[in-house]
This record gives sequence, C-alpha cells and structure tokens, in this order.
Amino acid sequence: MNTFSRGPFPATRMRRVRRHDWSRRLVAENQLTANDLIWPVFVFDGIGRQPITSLPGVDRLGTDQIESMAQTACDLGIPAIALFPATESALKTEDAIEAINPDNLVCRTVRKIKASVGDSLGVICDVALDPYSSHGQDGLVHDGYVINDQTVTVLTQQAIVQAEAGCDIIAPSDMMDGRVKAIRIALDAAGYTNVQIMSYAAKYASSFYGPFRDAVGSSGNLGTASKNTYQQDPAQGNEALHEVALDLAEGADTVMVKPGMPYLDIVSRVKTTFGVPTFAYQVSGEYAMLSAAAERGWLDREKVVLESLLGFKRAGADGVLTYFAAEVAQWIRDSH
Ligand SMILES: NCc1[nH]cc(CCC(=O)O)c1CC(=O)O
Ligand SMILES: [Mg+2]
Repeated sequence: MNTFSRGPFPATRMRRVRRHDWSRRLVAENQLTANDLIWPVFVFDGIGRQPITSLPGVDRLGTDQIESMAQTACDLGIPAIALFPATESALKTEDAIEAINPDNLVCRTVRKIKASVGDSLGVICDVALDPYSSHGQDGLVHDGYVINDQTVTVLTQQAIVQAEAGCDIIAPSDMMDGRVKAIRIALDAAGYTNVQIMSYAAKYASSFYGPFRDAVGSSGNLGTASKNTYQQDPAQGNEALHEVALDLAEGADTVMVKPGMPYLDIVSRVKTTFGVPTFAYQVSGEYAMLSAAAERGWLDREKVVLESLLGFKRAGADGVLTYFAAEVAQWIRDSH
C-alpha cells in the first residue's frame, strides 16, 4: 500500500484501476460462467408444459419436453440439472411409498435423460419424501413428529432407485440426522461407489421455499405445518458448521447451503472452514422476488440476476442452483 503523502492529494487512488472496462476486467477477482450453474427442473407426468403461478417463467415439464431440455442444458454448457417431480395427488400417501418405486416419475425422467445425452450432463436427484407424502413433510410422521431413523431407512431406498435409474448425484435435502452415512453405505453395498452425494448440509427452515412447494404441489399437503423440527433455525450460524462437519465425516462429497442470498455468511464460513466443493441454492422465493420486481420494471432483470450470482461466487460458492440458470447461460453466451 502506498502511504507516501503528496500534500493535500490522496496517496492511493482506488479509482485508477476502475477507470476503464479493460482494467476492471483485468483486476476482476471473480467471474461467473455457465460452469457455475445448476439448473433445477420440475417435471410432471403428462404432455407439454405447465406454468407455475408463483414462479413466472418457470414451467413444469411434461415427459415429451425432457430430451429437449437436456439438450438445451448441454448446448448452453450447464454442467448439471436437479430434478424435482410434481407427483399426482393420487400417488401421495402417508408413507410416501412412491418415493421408492423404481419406475416413478423421477426415475423415468433420469433414464430418459441418460438415454439421450449420457454423461454430457450431470443429473442430480433430491432425496426427501415431501413430493410423495400426503402430509407434505420430508420424512415419516408419527404422532405429529417426523421420525428420524425410520425415515432414513426409506431415504436410503429412495437413493438406491435413483442411482439404479442412472442418477449421478444423490442430494439428500431432508435434514434427517445420519442420512448421509446410511446412503453412502447403501450405495456402496449396491455397487454405486461412484455415485456422488451432494448434501443439503445447512438447510434452513425458510419461508423462501413457498413457490417450490407450489411447483411440486406439496404446499396444500403441508398446510400450516412447518419443518422447524428438522430444518435449521435461521438464528443459527455455528450450527451450520457443525452440520457440514458431520455430513463430510459421513461421506458427503460436496455440500450445499440453502437458501442463498440471505445466507451468504454461511456460504463464506463453510467454504473457508472446510475448503470443500460448496454449493448454494438460490431458492424459489429468491427467484420470485427478483422476477416480480423486474416484471414491474423496478429492477433490471439481467443486471440484478448476474449481480446476485456473482455475490455467491464472491462468498465462496463453487456453483449455484438457480432457476435463472438457462437464461443466465444464454446471457453469458450472448455477451461474448
Ligand atoms: N425437501 C424438498 C426441497 N428440496 C428443495 C426445496 C426448496 C427449493 C426452493 O425453494 O427452490 C425443498 C422444499 C422444502 O424443504 O420445503
Ligand atoms: Mg445434518
């Protein structure tokens, strides 16, 4: 640092390197590319596309849309997608048994993607019971309480049917204790030693998930109930590091923090503490918020979305799950 004084003038002029675009590009510490994006995709058992009111611009995709979506992701250089099924209510039960049906919607979708684009695209599947349960909770409910160990048994079976279908990354989002270890053991025993586990390690009981629950149709099932007895309290910071430490010890390959923007402090602490591949989920409510303001002309959609994603990179995220993924990848491409 230049502290040499030249009378009344500032010795150090921070603005010098900001003067021209070439110089700003030259000193840039962070950069957003398509390689940083994971695209969450909703699917339903039918034909065509279904709009989701609280996620304007995001559609549920029917079975005839899957191959073209996968091809789009590949063409845009997006490394991976995350699949979420909107299960018909007739298939939702108290015990969420459809979750372990090897021929359920998610498994059929994974097979279709793998048959069309193979290893050009990573496929991530959520492990949790909420898309399949009549109560909308992520686990089995007994006397009004989500029971841990019995749920973990079902989750391991869910992970196995997804791996069998060709899923590359199992992503437990349920927040049960000990599920990463149980899933790793089950995957290895079934011969899926190379299937990764991306743990939703620090997942908060957030009100930003509302539109997602509309998208998978679980909000009606959940009603006014909360997930506060298993997802983390937003007041907690250190507890997130404890959660991540446990999941890494249990065999998680990569970890995730969720939601994103209100939790960038957690992303930063996880990355600096553990130095492992760290992902953040810019969740449905964050998408809805930015989209709504842009729709009203209050914010510039492209500029605020790119700025928000660069913020994740600066905080230390190696990648971001975002509903803006395809649009952003296209913007990045168009800017070259
Ligand atoms: N366990 C399911 C799951 N996986 C991802 C999200 C939320 C994603 C989003 O809001 O975009 C949720 C919802 C929840 O926990 O209630
Ligand atoms: Mg945990």
